[in-house]
Amino acid sequence: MHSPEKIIIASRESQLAMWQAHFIQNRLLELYPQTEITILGMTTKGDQILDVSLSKIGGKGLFIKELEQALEDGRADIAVHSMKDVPMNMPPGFMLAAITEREDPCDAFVSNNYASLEELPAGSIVGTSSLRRESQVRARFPHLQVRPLRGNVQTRLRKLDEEEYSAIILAAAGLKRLELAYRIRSLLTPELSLPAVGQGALGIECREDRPELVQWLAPLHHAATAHCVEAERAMSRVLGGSCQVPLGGFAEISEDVLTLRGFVATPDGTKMIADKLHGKPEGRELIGQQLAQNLKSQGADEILAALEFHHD
Ligand SMILES: NCc1[nH]cc(CCC(=O)O)c1CC(=O)O
Repeated sequence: MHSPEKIIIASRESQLAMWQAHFIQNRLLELYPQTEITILGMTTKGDQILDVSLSKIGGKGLFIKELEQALEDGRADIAVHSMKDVPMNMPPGFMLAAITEREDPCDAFVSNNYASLEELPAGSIVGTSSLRRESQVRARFPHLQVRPLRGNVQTRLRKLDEEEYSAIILAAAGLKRLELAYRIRSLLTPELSLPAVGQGALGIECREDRPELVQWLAPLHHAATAHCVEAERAMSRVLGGSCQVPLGGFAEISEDVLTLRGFVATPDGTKMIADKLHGKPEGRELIGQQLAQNLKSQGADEILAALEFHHD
């Protein structure tokens, strides 16, 4: 197989997205030193509307539609995404060509005055606009307040430093990639804050009619990560996963056994259904679907129905 002449990578323009695009660019340059590889930076709707909570403006698809338009038009060949931001169902004509090895999947506790959630005095304000993080904080630390916090990673840190919040919760992966790991006071274990489906992994998207790209990207694909993320996404798909639903999912593989954990909660954290399931990685889709069914029969179906009802 001859190496590609040119690859154009579409990326959002936030620093984290650009870091991720450059990371993939460098990996591809190592593999294909003769290839011209460029990055096309784009501002998406999700980046422009910063004052409204994500769950109210239509969620994940918003950050990737413009990038898909560039793939459609042939202005770019591939798009690099955080898997966390990729909708559970790919739009027709598009596919994930590769999923890269997972960076730290955990949520991180960031504060200038406290070392952990446990240390925060009653009434402290915790910043996050993720329903998943909010519901878990409210369920486990009902004496704390949760207030919305949007913007890119740097904006959120600035808002913390301006003392609007006692602490904020961010993905460890984003902080590490931006060399901001020194801001992490503690990592939240999956028991304390189960990560978002796909958190820490990157996905490389292309058009379905470009199979040559899948072959070129194959060395960047990390099978174990992909198997875990596929189990998480299968669960989320059955639960109607989107930013509107407070849910988390996290899979790990150890000694050829895949363990998937998941939860669904009410936004106020008063009801939380959590469970786990394990099996062979080959059965990942079924493990995901089965865990979703188990959560539903334990009461997640009622939570989901109530969320649907309130949704306009
Ligand atoms: N919601 C934005 C977003 N999308 C991916 C990451 C972190 C990187 C990753 O999960 O790979 C973040 C920032 C955050 O949640 O703190």
